[in-house]
Amino acid sequence: MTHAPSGLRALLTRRAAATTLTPPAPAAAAATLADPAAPLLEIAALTKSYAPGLPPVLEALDLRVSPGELITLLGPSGCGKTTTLRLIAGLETPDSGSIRIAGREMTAPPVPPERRGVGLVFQDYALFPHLTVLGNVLFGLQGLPRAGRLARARETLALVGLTVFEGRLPHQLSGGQQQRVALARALAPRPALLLLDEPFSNLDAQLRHSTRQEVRAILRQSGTTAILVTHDQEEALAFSDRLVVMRAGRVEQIGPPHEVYAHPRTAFVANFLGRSNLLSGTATGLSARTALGDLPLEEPAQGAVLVSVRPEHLAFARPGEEGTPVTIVAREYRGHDVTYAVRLGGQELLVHTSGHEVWPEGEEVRVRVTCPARVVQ
Ligand SMILES: Nc1ncnc2c1ncn2[C@@H]1O[C@H](COP(=O)(O)OP(=O)(O)OP(=O)(O)O)[C@@H](O)[C@H]1O
Repeated sequence: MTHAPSGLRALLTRRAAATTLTPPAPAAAAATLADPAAPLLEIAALTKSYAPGLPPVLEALDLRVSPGELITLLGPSGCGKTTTLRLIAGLETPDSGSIRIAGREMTAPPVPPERRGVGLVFQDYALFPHLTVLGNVLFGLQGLPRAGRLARARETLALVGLTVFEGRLPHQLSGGQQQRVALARALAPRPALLLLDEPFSNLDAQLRHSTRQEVRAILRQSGTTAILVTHDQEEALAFSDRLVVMRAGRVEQIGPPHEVYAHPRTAFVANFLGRSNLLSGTATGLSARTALGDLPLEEPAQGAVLVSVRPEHLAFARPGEEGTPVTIVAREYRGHDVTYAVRLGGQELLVHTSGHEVWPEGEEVRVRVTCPARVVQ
């Protein structure tokens, strides 16, 4: 520990490591205990711009996170995901709005990062290379009485399954193991809230998948409330209890992954979370006339509409089934499934089918819709 850099704040500013700030103040913890149904994090009308005259990168953001929830912020590059985390952590100051963690207001007067009870894990988990695994985890516990530190560090290493590696140096571990050390360091002080900024993006595809599952299980087991930032839609769908789709500093849609995927409210969400065919049409109640024929609608609508049809909700019609004639113009075969691009008039649509029946490019086929379509804004 003697060679460790001096302040946690410097460490955070460099984004050089995962770390955890001190546990929440007793008053905050008491607020959570008194009312377990109260949100652990409550953000209201949060607005932030980095320079006067420039449009805000976050605009009137509202978010409530319940204790133990795993939330994902998902959105295109530059939509304000990291800024949101940095504001929650106290590494940036909002222009207006409020942030309450465990019932305690963080913005007015501003509570410093190390007193917010927030843990952070970044994508560049860069552990202190000269410290052992145990030393790295102990580093996150500097605020605790000396006597309890070792026991707490070992307990947390056991939680992330790294007890046998406690004497190793970071370079003697795989990327996934290093990220678990970073997680242990952030979790060891038992933060009220853990913030994870693209923590899996430095890992290769297979390790990324297994580490994500492990981290999720660890967070569940420890009952940790966490917010994950990613622009990987599969990660967002697999990881979170609720996901927040962000666009240009605003929340576009929020809900459990399966609900947001199945019921996108806007064309943006339909296309950002998964792929979608967007068709214009005219609705009359529970049906809309489109280039694909009369489509059943999930909910009644009237007049000009835009409908979303997922590629997996289109299928090739078999003999005797009705369908709209299209031409296959491209094919992406992936073994267990296939995505076709088909031309319908001037528009290209995507059709997703299982991989056991493969059609050639140029083939004239007919497509039918297998699920009610969704009207989007
Ligand atoms: N310190 C800063 N000074 C000025 N502008 C900034 C600063 N940090 C971020 N921005 C700008 O704010 C906007 C939001 O950035 P932010 O990093 O929050 O987006 P993001 O959604 O996390 O993006 P990514 O997925 O690429 O990490 C971007 O336009 C970015 O260029």
